[in-house]
Amino acid sequence: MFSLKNIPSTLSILSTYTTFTASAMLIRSVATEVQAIINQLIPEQLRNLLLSKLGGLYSNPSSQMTLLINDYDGYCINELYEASHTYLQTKITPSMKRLKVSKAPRDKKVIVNIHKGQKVVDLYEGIQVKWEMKCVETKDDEQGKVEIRVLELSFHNKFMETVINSYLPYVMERSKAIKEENKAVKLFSLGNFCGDYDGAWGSTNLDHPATFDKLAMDPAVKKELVDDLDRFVRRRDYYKRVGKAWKRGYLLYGPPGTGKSSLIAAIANYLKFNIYDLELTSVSSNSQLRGLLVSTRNRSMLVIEDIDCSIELQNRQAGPGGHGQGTNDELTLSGLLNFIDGLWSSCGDERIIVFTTNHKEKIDPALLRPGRMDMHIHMSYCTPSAFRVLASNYLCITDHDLFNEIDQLMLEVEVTPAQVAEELMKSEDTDIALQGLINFFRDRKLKSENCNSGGREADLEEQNESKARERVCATDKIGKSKGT
Ligand SMILES: Nc1ncnc2c1ncn2[C@@H]1O[C@H](COP(=O)(O)OP(=O)(O)OP(=O)(O)O)[C@@H](O)[C@H]1O
Ligand SMILES: [Mg+2]
Repeated sequence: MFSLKNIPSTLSILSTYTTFTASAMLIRSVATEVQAIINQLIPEQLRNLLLSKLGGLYSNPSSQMTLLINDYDGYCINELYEASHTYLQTKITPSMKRLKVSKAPRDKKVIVNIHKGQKVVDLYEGIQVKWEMKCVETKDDEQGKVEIRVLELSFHNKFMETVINSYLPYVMERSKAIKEENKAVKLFSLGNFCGDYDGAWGSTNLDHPATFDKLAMDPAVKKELVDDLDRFVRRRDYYKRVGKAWKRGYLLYGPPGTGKSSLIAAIANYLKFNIYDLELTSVSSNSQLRGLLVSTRNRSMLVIEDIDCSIELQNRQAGPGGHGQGTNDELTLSGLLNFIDGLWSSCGDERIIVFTTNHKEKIDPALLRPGRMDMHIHMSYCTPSAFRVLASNYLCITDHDLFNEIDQLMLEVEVTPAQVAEELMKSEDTDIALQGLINFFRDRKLKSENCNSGGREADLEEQNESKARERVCATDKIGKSKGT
């Protein structure tokens, strides 16, 4: 019981405790610094090897604490097991004799991981922890004998708090990053019967090589977009705090061949988000749309290309055996907007919605309302800075005597990055390719002058033909395009 008489001894205990705590803190901070120095001097593999050899020397069984991490918690996967198992991939050393190798459909490469009986020693902020993978047989009423996998995590019991509150969250974080690195981005579309299934969505790997580096677009807009994406993905808590669904909408607009689909692929590759490519013409009712949207997963992009065509949605009639089959359930623009704003956005996390159009002016104003599409991104005809990116991509050059002439022509004639790219690909000889591009510009210029002096109809015809060709080449959309 506490009394005044006890004060001196209490003080002495307190001071001993304080000294002890201070010393412990000092030792911890020195250990952390020493570890930082070791980390700099010794490569990770060698470090892990040394630790695994030295591991046994330190342990004192009486002060050991062991945490058991089972693969399943009841019928649910134990996320901590999955994360720890993934994290341990980074702790493999050449001294390990038996390892497990695997490759899931979504993995980009073969995964090497520890096997049962394997021990791994890890060092975290000066604390040494030991992992061991075990398989235990248990009896299950329904299935008879079942084997459960357990990861045992042992450490000195005084580090319990740090391990629970700091080390394990660190393991979870690291595993998320490792999974992201290994993950192949998927392109989901309706009626795609050649890949994996996810409800009505079929998927294939998105093998599109587009990256922000390779995209020819206004550098300021590119930077603004990349910053916006970075901010978006790190703002989980912010969205929760302000009570907003964690989603972001982008409207990409500009003429055909200016890189809208390439930009979508670049965003997906950058964030490692899967793409759900929604062809509205394949959706017949609001309820079908709702089903499709709720079956999409987190950390994904919903893409609706050529959204200006959706204006027709408002006037869709249920024809015989057609959309909606005579009910009031026809797909409508307001239905689409409601699901996007409401139901779907509140049942998912980290969602990006992208609409594209060649004609922003034709889009229903409801789609452009503030707050619906957070950023409107103009993909323009080729500019001098965009041309520099294309010249570097296709010809590996950063400067050339002909650049000035090309810059000048670009101000006089409107050409798309796709057209420039096509010209640059025609020869491996830089001079010939650039001269070909100049000829192309001159030809276009001449045609547009003829058009202005009466040849307008011919030009319109050419534009229509080229538009029709682009539509036939719609296979160039997102995933199918290999970034010509
Ligand atoms: N801004 C760009 N930067 C780099 N390459 C580009 C760019 N724009 C177009 N290209 C090249 O042209 C091809 C076609 O471009 P893309 O399909 O991205 O255009 P789009 O704007 O989506 O056209 P559409 O409106 O017809 O769908 C791409 O595969 C790419 O090789
Ligand atoms: Mg496109």
